[in-house]
Amino acid sequence: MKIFTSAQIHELDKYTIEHEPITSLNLMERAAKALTRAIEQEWSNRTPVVVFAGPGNNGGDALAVARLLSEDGYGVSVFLFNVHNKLSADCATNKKRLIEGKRVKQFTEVTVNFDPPQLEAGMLVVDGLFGSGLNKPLAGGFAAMVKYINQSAAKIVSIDLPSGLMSEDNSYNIRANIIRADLTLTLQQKKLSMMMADNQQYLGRIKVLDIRLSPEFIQRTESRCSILEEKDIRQLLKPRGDFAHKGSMGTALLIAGSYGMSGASVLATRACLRTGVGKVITHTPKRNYEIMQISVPEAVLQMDTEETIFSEPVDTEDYHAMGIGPGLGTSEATAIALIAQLRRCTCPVVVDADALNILASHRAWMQQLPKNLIFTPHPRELDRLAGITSSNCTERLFKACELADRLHGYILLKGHFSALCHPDGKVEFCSTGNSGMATAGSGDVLTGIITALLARGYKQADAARIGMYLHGLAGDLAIKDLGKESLIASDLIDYLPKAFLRLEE
Ligand SMILES: NC(=O)C1=CN([C@@H]2O[C@H](COP(=O)(O)OP(=O)(O)OC[C@H]3O[C@@H](n4cnc5c(N)ncnc54)[C@H](OP(=O)(O)O)[C@@H]3O)[C@@H](O)[C@H]2O)[C@@H](O)CC1
Ligand SMILES: [K+]
Repeated sequence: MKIFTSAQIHELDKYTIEHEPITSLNLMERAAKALTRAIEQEWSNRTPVVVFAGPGNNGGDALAVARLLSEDGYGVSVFLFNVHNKLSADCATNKKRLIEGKRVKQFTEVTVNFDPPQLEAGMLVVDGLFGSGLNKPLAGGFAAMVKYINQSAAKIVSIDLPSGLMSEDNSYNIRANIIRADLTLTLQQKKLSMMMADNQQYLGRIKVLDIRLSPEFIQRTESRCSILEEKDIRQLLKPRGDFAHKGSMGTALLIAGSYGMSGASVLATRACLRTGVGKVITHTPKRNYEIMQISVPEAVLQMDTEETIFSEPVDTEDYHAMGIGPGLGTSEATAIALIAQLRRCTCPVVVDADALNILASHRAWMQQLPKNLIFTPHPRELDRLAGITSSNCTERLFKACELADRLHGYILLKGHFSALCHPDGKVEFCSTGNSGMATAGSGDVLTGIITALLARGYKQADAARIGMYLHGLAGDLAIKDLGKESLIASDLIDYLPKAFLRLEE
């Protein structure tokens, strides 16, 4: 699913009106019907409804919804905010229709003073104040009203966006002045701000309503950001040949583990094997020998000369891909070996965990890195790597994009919606995964998965796309049986087979 900017959404709206063709008023009616249907699926007509409508088309949608709900027997009170005595044309027409319909319990047009209605548990607020046309943070009376609605016990459903939330960048927004919805009914496509972890508190559940905006425009318009869905991943997967043998399914090298962190090498290696690679060679300190042999008998071991750390770079000519970092530690000897290893690599590479921490503390080395590496930081690792001090998710994403550009590599930023930042500036969000996966070792599993996909011959972009999707899907399938609370990283490996089966269905 493409994520358009608000300017593109405006164009899409205009194009649909001209080419379908359909009047803008009828398009609003179509949106309002979809919104009403979605509301009626969740709340019965015994629920008292209070609609807050703004002066633009978001308010127009809200007024049309108020009319349709009242026609279906809901008791609806409406407050239209028209403080500048300026309504959009379609908002004004819907105001007229609402008044002429005479079905709503109460209609108040607020021009100066506002006496807020009583909002109680069991009531439903329809928030249609502002949508994609919001151009500055809410302030004054609107801010006060948002706070009043938020502190009430009523349920809140927002039209298109929670009022006060910008479609894209909320770095400079006033967060106290944003509606906290229980349900957001967004039109046609998700907006960029909906993919940010720090905005989830405003969005509640999100439902995307198809209002049949021009499929032709959607198809041919490029978007910088998009959401990877199952159909996209299915198209990327290559079938396993009937005559495949372990020599033709790729040989992967993992450099992982140190004394006290052998588990990371076990997890990455097992995940790599479960991702259908032909052979996995794990390079690990001597102390890890027995642990690895017993935990992952399928792997071939290559022992470092050191007892407890990774200390010597190895040739990669015999491997189709390398993953480096899980449980590596950050000792100076390991740091020196790591940079030498990355510089001499001849195969595609995934850089994770302590390998990222080492680079973060030796930032000058980053200029010496080869192109097309895949980096898989979690937010804190990215912050250290890119020198980010703010905890703002949008800013962090933009910084990750800058870093991908500077390194000519791929940054897979792990999180609520993991984001793959391509060197050309594109961003793809992952639609799988859940909070149960926020557990130690989960990242080591991802490294193993992507390394396997690279070794099997997938290009960097596809290996990262499929890898993050599979990893999240395994987590989603696992919680159906195990729940989120008890999920551990090994479970993700155990559910990889089911994830593959699902994608092959
Ligand atoms: N394309 C689609 O998918 C479809 C979209 N549709 C709907 O249209 C919505 C977008 O409508 P929209 O463009 O009229 O903008 P909207 O959000 O109503 O706000 C504009 C008004 O707010 C004002 N204003 C702005 N910021 C402000 C502030 N901080 N504080 C105070 N005022 C502020 C601004 O005033 P201005 O600053 O311009 O003077 C203007 O009056 C979209 O979200 C969806 O619900 C459907 O109907 C059909 C298909
Ligand atoms: K809204």
